[in-house]
Amino acid sequence: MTRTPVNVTITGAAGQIGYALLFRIASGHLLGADVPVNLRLLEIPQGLKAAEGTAMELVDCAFPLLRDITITDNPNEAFDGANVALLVGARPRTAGMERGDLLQANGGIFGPQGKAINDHAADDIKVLVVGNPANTNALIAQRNAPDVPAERFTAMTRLDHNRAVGQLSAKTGALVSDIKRVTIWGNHSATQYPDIFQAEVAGKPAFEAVGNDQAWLENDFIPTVAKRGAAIIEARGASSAASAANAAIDHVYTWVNGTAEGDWTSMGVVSDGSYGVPAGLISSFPVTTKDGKFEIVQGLEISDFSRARIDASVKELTEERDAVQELGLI
Ligand SMILES: NC(=O)c1ccc[n+]([C@@H]2O[C@H](COP(=O)([O-])OP(=O)(O)OC[C@H]3O[C@@H](n4cnc5c(N)ncnc54)[C@H](O)[C@@H]3O)[C@@H](O)[C@H]2O)c1
Ligand SMILES: O=C(O)C[C@H](O)C(=O)O
Repeated sequence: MTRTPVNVTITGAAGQIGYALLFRIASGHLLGADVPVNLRLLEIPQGLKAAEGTAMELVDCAFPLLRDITITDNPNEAFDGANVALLVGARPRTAGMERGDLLQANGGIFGPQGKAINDHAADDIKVLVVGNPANTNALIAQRNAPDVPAERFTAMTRLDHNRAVGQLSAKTGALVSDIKRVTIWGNHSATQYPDIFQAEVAGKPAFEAVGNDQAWLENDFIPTVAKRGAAIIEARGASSAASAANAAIDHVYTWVNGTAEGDWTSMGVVSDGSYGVPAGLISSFPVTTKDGKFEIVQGLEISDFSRARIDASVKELTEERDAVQELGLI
């Protein structure tokens, strides 16, 4: 195989999502079964030893596509020549921590990482932020990388998108592959709006496929999807890891390889003002992708019911942006 390897940087590589992610990247699921990869693992000093252990396991898998592994606690080295960056490592909220403290701590991670991407990444860099609060962390990184086109910074709402598809499949009995055009709007948080009004289930409008059941939509579907992260933490005693890693793989694969005809996906992307979302915010939208680029789907009819929910989530994003602005992080 003569293709040039793609440099993929993963931050928080020794964490639980990192462990679920690295083996799938190395086996070709992120970019394609014919694309060799170099892995660049960024950790804090306390995480380096565990990252080394994972690297030993990666070598032991003898993946044909895996060319090289670098392990470092230096962002400049980790992002040097990076073509794809998955920003997973973040400061979790701990007991007694105020919201401002959390944003400040994450600013201390995503600001310098944005700058390192700005100064060292390859010209075609694509960034996915997974670490929470994902949309605002992505905004911090993006604003600290003024030389990188803003649209290269994205936040992960694909897990929410996949959760919505999973719930629709469970309700209707339809195959996941027969569910199209679900949308997650807004923030990756409990205010997000999973929208089925544009979606199709086995060729029928999704709302019709769920029996026009407004009570189910409002009291079951929307809260189940929006609060799924918390439900998993409650059940597992730790936040979602394999499903989050899977969504990160899906996000990048779709961004690079394109959405199917007649379908779209959900990504947190820099708003261009579409659907009344203030320009510059990183908010989730329905997007189509082609040739490594995405476009926000235009012209969708938004009902009053949907409008109120989109506005509520966008208001939260605006507040987060204002808070990091006040802290001088952007
Ligand atoms: N967007 C989503 O859908 C979604 C879903 C699930 C989890 N998450 C978030 O993903 C993040 C990671 O989750 P996890 O379960 O893997 O956590 P984890 O605690 O298991 O792992 C995080 C890793 O990041 C490392 N880290 C911390 N600061 C770092 C830095 N500055 N540079 C490099 N590495 C650093 C830690 O050492 C640790 O190994 C969390 O913020 C979590 O809330 C997001
Ligand atoms: O880590 C969390 O708070 C939850 C996570 O974002 C999830 O959606 O599973």
